[in-house]
Amino acid sequence: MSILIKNGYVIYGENLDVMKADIYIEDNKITKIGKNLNISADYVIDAKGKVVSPGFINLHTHSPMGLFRGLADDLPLMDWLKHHIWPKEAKLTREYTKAGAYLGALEMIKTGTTAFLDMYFYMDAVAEVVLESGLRGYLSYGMIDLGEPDKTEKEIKVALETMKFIEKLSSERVQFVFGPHAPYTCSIALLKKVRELANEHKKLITIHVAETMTEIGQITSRYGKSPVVLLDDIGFLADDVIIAHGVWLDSKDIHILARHRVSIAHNPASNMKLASGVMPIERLLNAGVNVGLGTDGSASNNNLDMLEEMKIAALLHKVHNLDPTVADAKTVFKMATQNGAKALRLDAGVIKKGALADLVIIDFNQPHLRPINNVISHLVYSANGNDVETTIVDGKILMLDREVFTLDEEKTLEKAEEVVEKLAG
Ligand SMILES: CSC[C@H]1O[C@@H](n2cnc3c(O)ncnc32)[C@H](O)[C@@H]1O
Ligand SMILES: [Zn+2]
Repeated sequence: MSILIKNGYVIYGENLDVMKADIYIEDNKITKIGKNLNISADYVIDAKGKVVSPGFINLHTHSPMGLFRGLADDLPLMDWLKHHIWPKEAKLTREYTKAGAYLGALEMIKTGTTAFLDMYFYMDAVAEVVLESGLRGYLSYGMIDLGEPDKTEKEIKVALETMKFIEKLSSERVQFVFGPHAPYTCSIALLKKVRELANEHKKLITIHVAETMTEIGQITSRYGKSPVVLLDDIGFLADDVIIAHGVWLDSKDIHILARHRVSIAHNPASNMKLASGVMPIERLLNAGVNVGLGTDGSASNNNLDMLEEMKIAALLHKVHNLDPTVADAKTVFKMATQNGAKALRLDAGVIKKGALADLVIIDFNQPHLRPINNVISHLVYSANGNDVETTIVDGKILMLDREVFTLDEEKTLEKAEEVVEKLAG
């Protein structure tokens, strides 16, 4: 299949240069970028007055958690998890989780996310949804053993079964990732086994680390060191690890993360809503740590809108540092696109010849996005997910002019309501 996108403002290359150009897509790659391309294509999209941007990469979420949106607000993390979310999750079935995954996938397509890193239960079901939706999903089964050896074995078994299931799908778009939940819910034995398996199977690892002060207190009293030092000491850290949060990090932790080339998924909305704290963005970036952007789940955000997340990230760090130059628009935009791609080892996040055709078209023919003085500024500070009009992943159109091709919108919303009623009953 070929697609020709004409007359758009293209955000080009790693430096985010904005130029008026046409983009030609053949199969799953961008093959030509230039002025007035005169080529025939299966689809011709007129992007006049619109912006063609790399698709957004959500580097940390729990995509089915939209089911719990608005059901447990205004609580701190440990209370939220232990007394509200985990009891609800205990009632989840494969069918219910799949309904949540459909809802998440639909929201991501509609708001311009093209790839996401997920951690949840029933990830075989989530994988089926990813395949059907056309998105790119990096999927981890979230392992929790709470230090009980028989649970350790069980969790490893489920993770390996999920890996096999995903590999059988034989789709580049659906990738398995190891997902031990956090140092406070996983034993050292489990974490060491995950490192061994990730090496053996050449898979990425994602894990929540240093999210709250409570976590730092728990890990320090259990092990006498910070979560990052603990993970370093057991040989867990490497450039295939993506930690979610990294809020409570001291200079030694930052140095360790930089030395191992660990990536971080920053989740500003979730960190603000759960009042977890503020990630030391400047110190991490100055140390050379790759920082991507995530929404976390929709029960702590409460949506999956990466455009909104960029604005929250930019504003949070400015006010926290009392310095408006911190987290400038370009830096934050790169976090939501190319930095996420780097962490996932994905040849996307940038519009250039040869890159994967994962891109979105944003409707700038609207008052809040005019005049077009500064495209990146408008995307970070003025736009939101509803402004996304077209979403293309792997050279396939998932949404065109706000019409979603791959999922049934009405059925998806209905099913989610049905499941929530059943969960409440
Ligand atoms: C075991 S699957 C993933 C697990 O993580 C829970 N979760 C959602 N958001 C957070 C967060 O910010 N910190 C820690 N854990 C989180 C989710 O509810 C699942 O139980
Ligand atoms: Zn999370």
